[in-house]
Amino acid sequence: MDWNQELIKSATWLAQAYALTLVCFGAVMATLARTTIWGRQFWALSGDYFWAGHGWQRPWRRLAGIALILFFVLLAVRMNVLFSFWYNGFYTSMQTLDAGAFWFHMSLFGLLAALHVARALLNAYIRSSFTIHWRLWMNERMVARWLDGRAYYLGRFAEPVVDNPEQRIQQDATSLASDTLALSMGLVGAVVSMVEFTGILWSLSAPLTLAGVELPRAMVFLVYLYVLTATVFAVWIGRPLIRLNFLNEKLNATYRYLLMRLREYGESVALYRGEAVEHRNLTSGFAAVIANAWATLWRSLKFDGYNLGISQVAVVFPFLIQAPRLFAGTIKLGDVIQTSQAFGQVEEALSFFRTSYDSFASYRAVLERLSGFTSNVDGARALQLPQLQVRADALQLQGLTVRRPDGQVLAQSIELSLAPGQALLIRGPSGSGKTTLLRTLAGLWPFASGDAARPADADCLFLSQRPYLPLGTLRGALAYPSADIGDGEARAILQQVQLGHLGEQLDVDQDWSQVLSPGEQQRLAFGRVLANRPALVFLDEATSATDTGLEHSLYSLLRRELPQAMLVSVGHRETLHAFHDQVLELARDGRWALGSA
Ligand SMILES: Nc1ncnc2c1ncn2[C@@H]1O[C@H](COP(=O)(O)OP(=O)(O)OP(=O)(O)O)[C@@H](O)[C@H]1O
Repeated sequence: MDWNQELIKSATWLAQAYALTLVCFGAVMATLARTTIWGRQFWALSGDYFWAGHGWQRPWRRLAGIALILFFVLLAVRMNVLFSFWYNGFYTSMQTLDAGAFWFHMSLFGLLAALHVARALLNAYIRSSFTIHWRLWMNERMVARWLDGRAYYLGRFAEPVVDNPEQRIQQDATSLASDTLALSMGLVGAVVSMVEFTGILWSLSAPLTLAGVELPRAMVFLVYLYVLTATVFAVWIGRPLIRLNFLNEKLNATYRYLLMRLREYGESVALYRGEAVEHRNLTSGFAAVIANAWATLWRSLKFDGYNLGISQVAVVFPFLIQAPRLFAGTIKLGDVIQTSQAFGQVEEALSFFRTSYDSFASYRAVLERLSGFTSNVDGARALQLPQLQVRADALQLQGLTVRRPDGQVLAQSIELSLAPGQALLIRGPSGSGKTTLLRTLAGLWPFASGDAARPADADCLFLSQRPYLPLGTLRGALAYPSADIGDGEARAILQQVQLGHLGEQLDVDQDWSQVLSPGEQQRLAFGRVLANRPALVFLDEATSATDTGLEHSLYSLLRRELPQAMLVSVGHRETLHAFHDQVLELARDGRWALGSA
């Protein structure tokens, strides 16, 4: 090799190979995205990241990012080629005792090594920052779609049912970005490397006579035959890993969820002394994880053992074939070393398909889970929810029928109307559908038909038996769902709902649901009504944890502060009648009766 010409030669090679690679990469990706199931899944999930918009609106910077990463892949291959020639020259200089050539190669190594380090660091930076941006996009898109149309709630009624959506958002979206890059760029590197080093091997290869038959360029044919045969068996041995990887993610997520529940319901478990049951559940959840881990271990041992064996044989293979020519003096030591390197590169490149089988299996599992997630979100959006008309000054139900998911009617054709300042109390035996009727009016129950009109979402507030307190400050919990509330107003409201002693802790950040008693939480929820001043308030057993005296003062407060608000309460106590104008009695068989309180 003429090292003086090498800079220009390498630049020319890079330019030609890069142009060809860009075209082929685009064509292969487009074909895969159209013709394979997983390619289509990928495109549906992330195609917009690269190809949204038209003309100049396309995200060119992202495409340029991919192009830059591709360039670095080619640069890495070219560096390997240069190193293989360097080794050839270096070993030959030693064999021929040529000190001048030896020192030339030594200084050349300094240059090549510096280039190699700079390339590796830049490559790592570009790839990682590309992955971070991609991940950011994926996360934003998934979270927005999950929240939009209330898919995080309605998803439970939609097909396909998916487990652990949080794992899909947090973990799988990350894997999608990094695995796609690793696999696609690995593939490009493998193909280019295979072509380049096959060329080198070709020039170093001589015919070989096997059982009287002469094989021209034996080395090239043997390496291909060797790796292709090995790949067929590797795919066969590695196939069960696809399912095992899928199960691994699923079982671990389920186990994590069991642990999270124990933490969340710690007090109830502690009061029941339910540790033994919890322990049993956790043990059986973890046993499934471990059983799968063993199955994966055995299968991986077979798979890795096979791959390692194949790679080890490949170490000595080129020496065995070239040794007779070295001893005959036809080739130099440098040629043998370069042959071994080129053989190793071709073998490694060809083996990419064999060794990546495992990663590809996990990748498909990730695509499966993410596609399941988006299908569930789409299913949730497609659910037929009852039509809720917006009317600022009334609640009106006309022929509203509410059913259970199995079709059983809970309330048949309800007709009622409520004007500003009026209040309705819903009563009925347990399981008769009181809460479900409220869910329907919140637009959260797909198993209902008929018409309902009520103020807009932002003017309605739902108080449930167990109020939801977001993580963060007490101020945030009081203002919820509004973002904030002023100091003076917050303290005044806390006084009104008899939580004045918490006035000093407005900005204390902690899990307030674990600190406040259920009764205090319910009072805080009443405070929310005063803070948000809705036109319509739904109260689902919202005072169940308070005594009748406190219930009386909370309802009186509501009537006094929000005289124009409409109230719809679910409750069992007779004392509630005093605060309501109408009573809706639900029976278990779908019948209902409306009377005055
Ligand atoms: N997500 C669900 N999937 C299946 N069935 C449900 C679901 N939610 C509610 N149901 C069923 O719908 C019926 C009505 O439930 P709902 O919670 O509305 O009763 P309720 O009158 O509020 O009872 P309670 O007074 O005990 O709170 C019950 O039989 C319940 O099992």
